[in-house]
Amino acid sequence: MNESMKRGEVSIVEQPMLEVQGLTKIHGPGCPHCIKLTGPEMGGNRCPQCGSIVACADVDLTVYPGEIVGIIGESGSGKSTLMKCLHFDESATAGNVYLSKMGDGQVNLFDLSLQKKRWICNHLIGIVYQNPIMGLRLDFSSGGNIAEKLIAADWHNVGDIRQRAGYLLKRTEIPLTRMDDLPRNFSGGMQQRVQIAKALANDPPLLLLDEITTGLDVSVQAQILDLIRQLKRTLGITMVVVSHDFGVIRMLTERTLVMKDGRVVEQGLTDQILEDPQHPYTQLLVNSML
Ligand SMILES: Nc1ncnc2c1ncn2[C@@H]1O[C@H](COP(=O)(O)OP(=O)(O)OP(=O)(O)O)[C@@H](O)[C@H]1O
Repeated sequence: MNESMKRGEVSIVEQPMLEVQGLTKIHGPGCPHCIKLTGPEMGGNRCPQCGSIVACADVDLTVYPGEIVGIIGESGSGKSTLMKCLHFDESATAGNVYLSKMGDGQVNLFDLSLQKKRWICNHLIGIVYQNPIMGLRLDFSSGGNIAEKLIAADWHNVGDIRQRAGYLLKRTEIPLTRMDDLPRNFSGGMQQRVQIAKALANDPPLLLLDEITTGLDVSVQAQILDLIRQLKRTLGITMVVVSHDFGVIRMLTERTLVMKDGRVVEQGLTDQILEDPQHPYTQLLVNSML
């Protein structure tokens, strides 16, 4: 879906950076009734016929270059599943995903070989997980974690790799003196910073952030959110941010999708959703913030 924007006399059709169509993920055998017997109106995501879990159903998402789009919903609503499918950590049951930087946005990424998907994860899509164990090797040095990503993108010169790792650690406000230390011995906030540095290693145009401040102290949360805003300002990087916390979504995003029981129940400008939520579930989420 292209969006037409008028700037002065010129009409510009902007190509989305990311386009997701009908993404569906079913855990279990699945049956012809899974989709129609689950969802917010049916009161849950477990199919009463076959017992499968419909983690995501028919999710559409369009993200334009430089945008930060938020995905909010309670635990179990399918947010992480969506991110994991976009990063190929899990295979989707159905759906198409297009990235403007891959085949000029005409290639369904889900149809690509494992090797190409790995290449995309090393060059085009960075991810930061809630749990640092998923994104870091805690027993490699922080510099080593970044080096791993650079080597996967064909960096060979040790001096260059060390210099790039140092630059990224500095950008994410990790003291260079900690470059050879193990993330296992870092605080939660520092581990998230190293994860961010690693995710940025090869300048991916798209960054996926999955609940990256959940479980951190409020002051550390604020510092990490500040870092993300700074990265957006300076690098103009496009991001999809998942959170169950409207405070995080409000601080970072321009547009938001609200998910419940694997479905998108509402979407729009974040400010509008916060001021005038339409779906009863969104109203509940917004009211719980007050
Ligand atoms: N491997 C799996 N097998 C079966 N069900 C799963 C599996 N992984 C996730 N689910 C289910 O899929 C649904 C969506 O999970 P998901 O982790 O995407 O939710 P979420 O919105 O990210 O929640 P949270 O914030 O707690 O991670 C949940 O009901 C979850 O229990």
